[in-house]
Amino acid sequence: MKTTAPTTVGLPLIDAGQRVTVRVPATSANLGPGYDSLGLALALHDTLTVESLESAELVFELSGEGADSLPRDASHLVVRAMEAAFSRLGYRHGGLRITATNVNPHGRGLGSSASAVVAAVSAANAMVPAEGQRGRDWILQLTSEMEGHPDNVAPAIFGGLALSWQDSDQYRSTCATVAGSVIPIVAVPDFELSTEAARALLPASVGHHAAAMNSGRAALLIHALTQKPEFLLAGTEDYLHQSYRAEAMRPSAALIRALRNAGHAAVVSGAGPTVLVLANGEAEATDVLAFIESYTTANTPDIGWRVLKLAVDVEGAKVDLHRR
Ligand SMILES: Nc1ncnc2c1ncn2[C@@H]1O[C@H](COP(=O)(O)OP(=O)(O)O)[C@@H](O)[C@H]1O
Ligand SMILES: N[C@@H](CCOP(=O)(O)O)C(=O)O
Repeated sequence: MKTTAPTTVGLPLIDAGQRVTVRVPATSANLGPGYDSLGLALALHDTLTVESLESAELVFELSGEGADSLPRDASHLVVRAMEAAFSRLGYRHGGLRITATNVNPHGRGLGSSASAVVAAVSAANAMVPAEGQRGRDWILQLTSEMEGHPDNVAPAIFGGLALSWQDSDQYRSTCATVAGSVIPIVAVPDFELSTEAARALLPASVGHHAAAMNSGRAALLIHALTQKPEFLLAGTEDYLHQSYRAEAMRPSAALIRALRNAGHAAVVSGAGPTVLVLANGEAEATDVLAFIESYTTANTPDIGWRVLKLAVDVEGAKVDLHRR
C-alpha cells in the first residue's frame, strides 16, 4: 500500500537510494523490582529495512506480528520515530519504503514499541550524512523521550542487562554482564495489555516502607543476575508495580504466584501480561518448562500460552547500511 509522505519544508533532504537494515532484540523491563530502570535484551529479533525513495511516498511491506493491524501511513510508529529523528538531526526524507519482519508480540510486555523506535531512530541516524550522525547515547536519549522511560530502549540499543537512570532530563544507561547460567524463559499469553493502560493502574506515590524494601531487592537483583543466581528468587521481589497491575492480568499473576511458590524467579515482563522466569541453569529451565505446561493445562485451559526458552542478547541493535 502507498500513501503520500509528509515533508518538513526547509531542511536538507537525505540522499535517495540508501538502504538500512536494523536487527533489534526484544526486551524485558523491570525484572521485578527494577521498575523503569532495569531491562534485559532477549534473543528474539525484529528486522526493519528502510529505503530512502526519490518519490514522496510511504511504501509498506509488513510481515509477522501486527501485519494485519498496523497502520500503513504516516501514523505508523516507525515513520513517526524516523521523522522525529530526522528532524532532530536537521534533515528530512523524500519518501520511504519500510519493510518490517516482526517477531516480537505486541502489547505483551516484551518491549515491541521500544524495539520499533530504536530500529527507526537507528535507521534514520544511519541515513544522514556521516558528519551529522550521532552515537548510541543520543539514540538512548531520543528513544527514552519517546517511550517515557529508558528501561526497554537501553537494552534494545546496547544488549545485555541495562541499568538506566535519569539526571534531570538526561537519560543514562550502563550495562552489566549477566551470569552465564541465567536462562530467560517467557510465557506469552494470547491477550494484550497496553503499557499505557498498565501504567495508569499505578498509584501516584508509595510508602517509605515499600520504597525501602524495593531498594534492597533491586540491589540484590543485580548481584544475583551477575554473580549469585541463587539469590534470583529473593532478588526479583517487587513492591512498586506488580500488585497494582495484577487485576489486569489475573492468569499471569496466578502463574507467577505458583512459579514463585515452587521456588522459581518469576516476574511480570515489562508492564505485562507476559510472565518472565529467570532460571539458574539448564536443570531449572527444564523444570520451569514442565511446570508451566502442567500448570497452564490444569488452570488456564482457555488461554493460549506461547512458551519460549530464550538467551540473553548481548549485541543490541545491529545496523547495516547499503548506499547505492
Ligand atoms: N514493530 C512495530 N511497528 C509499528 N508499531 C509497533 C511495533 N511494535 C509495537 N508497535 C506499536 O506499539 C504498541 C504496543 O506497545 P506497548 O503497549 O508499549 O506494548 P509492548 O509491551 O509490546 O511494547 C502496538 O500496539 C503498536 O501500536
Ligand atoms: N517500566 C515500564 C516497562 C514497560 O515495558 P513494556 O514491555 O510493557 O512496554 C512499565 O512497567 O510500565
